[in-house]
Amino acid sequence: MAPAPEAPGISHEGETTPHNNFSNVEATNKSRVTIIGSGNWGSVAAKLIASNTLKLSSFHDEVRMWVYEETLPDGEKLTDVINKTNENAKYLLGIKLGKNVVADPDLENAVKEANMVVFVTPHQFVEGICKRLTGKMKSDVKAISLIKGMEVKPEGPCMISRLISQQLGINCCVLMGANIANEIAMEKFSEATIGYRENRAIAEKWVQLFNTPYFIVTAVQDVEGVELCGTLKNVVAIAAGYVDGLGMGNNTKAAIMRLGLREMKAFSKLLFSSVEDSTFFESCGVADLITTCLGGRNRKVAEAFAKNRGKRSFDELEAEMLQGQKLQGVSTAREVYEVLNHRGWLELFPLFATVHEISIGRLPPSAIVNYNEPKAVLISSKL
Ligand SMILES: NC(=O)c1ccc[n+]([C@@H]2O[C@H](COP(=O)([O-])OP(=O)(O)OC[C@H]3O[C@@H](n4cnc5c(N)ncnc54)[C@H](O)[C@@H]3O)[C@@H](O)[C@H]2O)c1
Ligand SMILES: O=P(O)(O)OC[C@H](O)CO
Repeated sequence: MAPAPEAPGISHEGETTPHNNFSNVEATNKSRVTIIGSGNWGSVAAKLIASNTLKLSSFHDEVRMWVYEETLPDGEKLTDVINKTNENAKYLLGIKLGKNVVADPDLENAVKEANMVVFVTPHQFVEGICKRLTGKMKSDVKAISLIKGMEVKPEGPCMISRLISQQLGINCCVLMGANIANEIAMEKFSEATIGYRENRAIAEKWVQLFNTPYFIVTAVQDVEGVELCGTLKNVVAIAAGYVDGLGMGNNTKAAIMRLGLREMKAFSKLLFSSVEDSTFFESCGVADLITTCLGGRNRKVAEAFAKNRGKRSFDELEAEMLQGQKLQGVSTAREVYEVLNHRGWLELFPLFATVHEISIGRLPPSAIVNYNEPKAVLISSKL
């Protein structure tokens, strides 16, 4: 196993960079894995992968993890702390990542020898990261996105895996599921779904890399379906948080989850006719919807928003409650709203539309269940 570096070096960007011990390793057919992102889920993904690369002879032991560098309150760089303690002191305190995880603040350096790249940053940063990566990776590198979100372009919505594929000219699968990172960090049993486009063999290699006895991964040939499930459930989670903040109870929350699932399915199929019904019964579908609406960050912050009757903004609450971790549901609700508005579908998706209108203060949180407007619920039920 390649040990974690002991002394820092300086990259051409002037960033403090761990020594690159890639260059001295003899060429083999083993794949090298790099993770782009080191937040809460990114760190847990590193732990899962690092436990497998040690066991599987088809992978190099070392897992490189690009860190968006920051200085901790005690003045230390996050990268240095991870490499010294083998823990991400800011985003996953108290969990050992594996000694073969090497944190690297230099993006280009982190990817230059990689054969397999895992994207796991909040979705709003991906486009900028891809711009920086253009022409910097091996041409046959394979990617997977663990990112739940989408971008909206003038020509229409663009899924994150598509953005990565198109900007970098590489194959990109997705991995989504009922995966609250802190629970997986403690090795509590859960499942996940990999979505792939055509190449089953590539998907199987990703399954090998992620699968553990407590993290069971299944591959399905429906990349858009899997990714849209992971993306859209965050909007429903915001609605569930509103319901909790208003003290409305479990029956109301269950109704919101049911209506949300219908809108998720209808919206996905309107965007991509290839999306399979069966995908909604995988971990990425109904299971992720349930866990997020019960225990996720989107739910938690939306609950606080509703309790404050919208008087404190999501940005303010996110900064105070999540300390650097990022919500995806509020921006996804805005992005979905743009698509609905542009295509004249707003009336077809009352739950999605209402979530956004509440989050920008156009409607009060109580509008999430509008008893005077049964038409909206009825339309949603028919989809
Ligand atoms: N945390 C979970 O339980 C979980 C589970 C499954 C999927 N996901 C998804 O994984 C993705 C990443 O989430 P996470 O939980 O790992 O992150 P996070 O929300 O815990 O942390 C935010 C990350 O963004 C980084 N960051 C801040 N500004 C940046 C910038 N300008 N450029 C690049 N990076 C920047 C921070 O350094 C930090 O690593 C999201 O799409 C999320 O929905 C999260
Ligand atoms: O904490 P959330 O709301 O970002 O959700 C986390 C994961 O997506 C759950 O699978």
